[in-house]
Amino acid sequence: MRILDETALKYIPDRIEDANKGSYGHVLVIAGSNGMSGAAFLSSMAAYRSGAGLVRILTVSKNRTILQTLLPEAIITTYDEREAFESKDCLLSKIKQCLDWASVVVLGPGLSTEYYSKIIVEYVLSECYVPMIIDADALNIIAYDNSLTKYYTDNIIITPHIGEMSRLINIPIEDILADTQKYAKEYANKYGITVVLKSHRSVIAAKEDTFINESGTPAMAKAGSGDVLCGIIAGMFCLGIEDDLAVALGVYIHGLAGNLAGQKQGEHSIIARDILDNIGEVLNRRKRNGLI
Ligand SMILES: NC(=O)C1=CN([C@@H]2O[C@H](COP(=O)(O)OP(=O)(O)OC[C@H]3O[C@@H](n4cnc5c(N)ncnc54)[C@H](O)[C@@H]3O)[C@@H](O)[C@H]2O)[C@@H](O)CC1
Ligand SMILES: Nc1ncnc2c1ncn2[C@@H]1O[C@H](COP(=O)(O)OP(=O)(O)O)[C@@H](O)[C@H]1O
Repeated sequence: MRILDETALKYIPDRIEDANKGSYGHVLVIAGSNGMSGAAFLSSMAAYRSGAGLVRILTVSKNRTILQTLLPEAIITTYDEREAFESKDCLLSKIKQCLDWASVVVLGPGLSTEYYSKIIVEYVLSECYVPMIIDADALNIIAYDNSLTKYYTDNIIITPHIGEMSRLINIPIEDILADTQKYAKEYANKYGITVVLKSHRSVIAAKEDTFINESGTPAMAKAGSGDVLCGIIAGMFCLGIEDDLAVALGVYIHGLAGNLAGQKQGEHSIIARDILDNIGEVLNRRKRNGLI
């Protein structure tokens, strides 16, 4: 069992001198639905703030204008929910093109659990061969149809909160809270994936190790904090950090950014965007503290 401290920030590399945006990954964020564009924005912006070179959001058509306004730096690809009924092949080929482009995928924030989202989640699970962070409604869809776990591979990182974990394993929230490590490790071992079980002390049951995260604050108990986490983990992969460390470091940085946001804005007053705004300061600490 490992606990990261600030010395772990030394693993954040410097940006290479002759880098171009292609040097730092292509993040595909499959997120958002009618009324939940915010989740897509928060994950995508977090990926950019954590080093990603290029982010594409795949979302419903209704979100195009709002997301282009909130985050013009992202490429937006959209689908109409009706495509799942009327032209499924066309929808799936659009998703395939996005997957072929991606070096890391975020699947699920604000996606909804509608029929069209189920089609998307099953297809992405079956066709994704790069690291994929699965969160929120994609997990709810898997919880509803456990047969989808047949697509799990060791590229997969799931980031359930306790409520989502409870749905996935059909165990009451209180029982999971009593032994988060046990349930995270059991699920990770059973399926050969990485599990980030989020709470005030998140557990990361990874391939080689289990980590307990000690950064973070109750100030982060606000809508959208988890959406930010997905994007930060994606960003770590874009920086070339690998496997267990990418995930554990992402969780740790997310908590530190939340701590800073809480100090600046007040513990009751931060919103998820404030976590985004403090990621850069956390990444810079490695230089300030002489870690590199
Ligand atoms: N602006 C947006 O677009 C937002 C969209 N969101 C999306 O909304 C959808 C629904 O997600 P929600 O998480 O809100 O709803 P859920 O119903 O999945 O989860 C909320 C419930 O989970 C339990 N829970 C969570 N953490 C717990 C902990 N540490 N200890 C004990 N119980 C715990 C509680 O019972 C809580 O009421 C997701 O797709 C999500 O991505 C949210 O992320 C909020 C912001
Ligand atoms: N009391 C707390 N202490 C530390 N971290 C917290 C606390 N409450 C929430 N967090 C962190 O905030 C995030 C909340 O994620 P989640 O519940 O998925 O929110 P959302 O679905 O609204 O985005 C998790 O990473 C969790 O670890």
